[in-house]
Amino acid sequence: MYRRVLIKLSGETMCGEGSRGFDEKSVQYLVKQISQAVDFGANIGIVIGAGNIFRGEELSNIPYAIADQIGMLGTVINALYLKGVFQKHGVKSVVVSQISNLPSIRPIHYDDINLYFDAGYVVIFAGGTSNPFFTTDTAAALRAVEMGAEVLIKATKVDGVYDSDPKKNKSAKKIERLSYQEAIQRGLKVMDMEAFSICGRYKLPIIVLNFFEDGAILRAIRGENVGSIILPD
Ligand SMILES: Nc1ncnc2c1ncn2[C@@H]1O[C@H](COP(=O)(O)OP(=O)(O)OP(=O)(O)O)[C@@H](O)[C@H]1O
Ligand SMILES: O=c1ccn([C@@H]2O[C@H](COP(=O)(O)O)[C@@H](O)[C@H]2O)c(=O)[nH]1
Repeated sequence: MYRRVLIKLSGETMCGEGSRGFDEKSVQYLVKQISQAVDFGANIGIVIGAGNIFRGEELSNIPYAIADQIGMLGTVINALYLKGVFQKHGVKSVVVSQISNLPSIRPIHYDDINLYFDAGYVVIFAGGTSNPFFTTDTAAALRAVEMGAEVLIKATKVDGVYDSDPKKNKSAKKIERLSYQEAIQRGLKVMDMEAFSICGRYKLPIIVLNFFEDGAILRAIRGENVGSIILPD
């Protein structure tokens, strides 16, 4: 089992695959998945993307750096929304970020993160890496290392790592176990290469699983075989 876990959630977990914005049923399901992990007793950190709101690459009429800042603000919106629904359902959480000092957001302080976990709070990291030209996969890898996670779970729209994108290639084959090096060399785009590289450097296992499979996150935290796992050689 894993006691301290960083969960990277796709922005689309807020609205359902291929949709935009927020959908009540999807958010209820999300709260259920995270509550299961919290009730199990694991320390949970979350990085959420912003694909349900905005991705920088969608705006080609303004400079990338500016479009990406808009994208990072999208992750702040999702983090606050998540905190709101957690609060409504009795799940204690705190939003931390270096890019926003709104009344419900705290700065990131390493010492405080341990205190939040000790007090049973879910820690939601908002604002990506704080830098344009990256994505929340890279932010998830950085925050996972910073919070001392034992595993990074990428909860996404596919049930693992394949030899090519399974959404585009129906005959793609699942790879249940692979190394960071293999993921990078084969250019497997389920996650950013930067994220693979950071996790590889700090020997942090990555589990890629299907968020829409009920209970998959909990099973992975318990140490059951779910999705695909990326490990050192
Ligand atoms: N080799 C591969 N194995 C598995 N999935 C792959 C592979 N190559 C590409 N993909 C695609 O990567 C997607 C997951 O990454 P993507 O960045 O689109 O989503 P996300 O990070 O979960 O969402 P968000 O952008 O909201 O953070 C999958 O839905 C899948 O279609
Ligand atoms: O470190 C970061 C993280 C994100 N961005 C921008 O935000 C959007 C949304 O993040 P996703 O991971 O794609 O869900 C992303 O497309 C970037 O535009 C960033 O600039 N830096």
